Amino acid sequence: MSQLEHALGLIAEVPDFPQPGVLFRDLSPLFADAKAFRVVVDALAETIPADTDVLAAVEARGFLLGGGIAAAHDFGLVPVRKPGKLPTVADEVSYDLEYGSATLQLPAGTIRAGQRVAVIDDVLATGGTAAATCELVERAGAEVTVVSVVVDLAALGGRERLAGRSVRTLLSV
Ligand SMILES: O=P(O)(O)OC[C@H]1O[C@H](OP(=O)(O)OP(=O)(O)O)[C@H](O)[C@@H]1O
Ligand SMILES: Nc1ncnc2[nH]cnc12
Repeated sequence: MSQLEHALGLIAEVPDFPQPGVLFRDLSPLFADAKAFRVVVDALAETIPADTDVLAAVEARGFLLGGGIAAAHDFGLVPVRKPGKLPTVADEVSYDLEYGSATLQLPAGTIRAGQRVAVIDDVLATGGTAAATCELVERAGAEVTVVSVVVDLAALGGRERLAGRSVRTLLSV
C-alpha cells in the first residue's frame, strides 16, 4: 500500500451525521497523523497548475488543506468564509448543500482581476460549495485553474455540477 493510500484510509466514515441518512467523511484522523497530512498536502499540491497565483480555501476543513499547501508550496491563500466572520466582504454567494443551504463570502482586498486561482476543499459532495467558490472567484475577475479536493462523493453529482471545469480528486467513493 502506498503512503497516499494509507493516508486516505484514515478518513473515517460516520453514519447519520450531521443528520440521518448522511454518511459523513471525517478527515480528522488524517489531519492528526503528521505523515498522512503531509502526504495528502503534497499530493493535492501536485494537482495545482504551476501558473496558479493563489489558493481559495473553503471554511472550515479546506483551510487546513489550503494552509498546508500554501505554506509548503509557496502559494498565497484566500480564506472563503461562512457569514458573520469577515470584517469586510467583497462578495457573497448562497447555495444548496447535501444537508441544508449555506452562504460563502470572499474577503475584501484578496483576489484581484486577472489572477489564476485554485479552489481547495476536503470533500466534493453536491458541488454546491465548490461552484459557489468558483463564482466568487470569477465575479472578482479572476480565473479558476482547478478545483482540487481530497474526496469526491461521486453519487452526489459534484463533478457533473462542475462540468467544464478542471476537477482533481485524490479519492472517489
Ligand atoms: O459539495 P457540497 O455538497 O457543497 O459539500 C461539500 C462541503 O461540505 C463540507 O463542508 P461543511 O458545509 O460541512 O462545512 P465545514 O467544513 O465548516 O464543516 C465540506 O467540507 C465541503 O466544504
Ligand atoms: N458526506 C459528507 N461528508 C463530509 N462532508 C460533506 N459535505 C457534504 N456532504 C459531506
